[in-house]
Amino acid sequence: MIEISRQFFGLAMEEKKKYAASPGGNNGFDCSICSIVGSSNCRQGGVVSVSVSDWNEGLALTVYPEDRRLLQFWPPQLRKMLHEYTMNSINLFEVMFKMVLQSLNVDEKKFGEKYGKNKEINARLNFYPQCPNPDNVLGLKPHADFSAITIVLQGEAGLQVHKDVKVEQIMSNGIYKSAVHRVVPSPEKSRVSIALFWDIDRNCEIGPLDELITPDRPQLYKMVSLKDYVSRFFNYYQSGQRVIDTIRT
Ligand SMILES: O=C(O)CCC(=O)C(=O)O
Ligand SMILES: [Fe+2]
Repeated sequence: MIEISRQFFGLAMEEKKKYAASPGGNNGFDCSICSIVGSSNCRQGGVVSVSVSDWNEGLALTVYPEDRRLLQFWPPQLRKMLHEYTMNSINLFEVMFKMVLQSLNVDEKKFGEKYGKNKEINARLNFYPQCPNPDNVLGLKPHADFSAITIVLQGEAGLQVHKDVKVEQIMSNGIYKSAVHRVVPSPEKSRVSIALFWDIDRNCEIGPLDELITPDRPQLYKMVSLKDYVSRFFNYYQSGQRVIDTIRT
């Protein structure tokens, strides 16, 4: 999977742009790096003072359920492998999620009835070219994903995780923490990673589960529409703030 992704990112930019995401779209190729290269060129060892853009190219794809795939964004050489990788991840996601619910003493059935419909897996293939002068730029700025669970396959080291666990902080009323993480580019070599995000139904309102609000642990977060939360997530990401801080009670 890493190798085949590396091949894709190794293609000429015109080729990759055939899969470009449309503005506001959540599937397709994007290139934050394109706005850096040219002005202050990290590749040539110049000082990059732009902290807004990431040293990153990415290909975002909804991979599950199959009928939500937008195949026009799927490079043909990736299709078979990404399909297999996705299908093999489902069981792991389910087991991990089950363990989380069990650890919280939450009734799996009740949870499934409320939030289990329209689950989605979204993939993001990341590419961080070699960056001779990485001091002023990050591969990805510090952020916490909005997925319930993320699985990251990394070809090379470079991911730095700030906090402990990686799961939905809001629904667990703060018991689980969404790990803040960032990616540091390497001056020696490029890096590829594949993130799979297990997302619950975007049409849901989410908030701390009733059974996790107690006198000892009062409600920490307000109820929010997940769709609204996700759309604000990206603006906050650019400014380095955390959207979760805006929904504290
Ligand atoms: O490249 C990585 O290791 C992490 C990627 C990541 O954090 C993301 O795509 O949200
Ligand atoms: Fe992330």
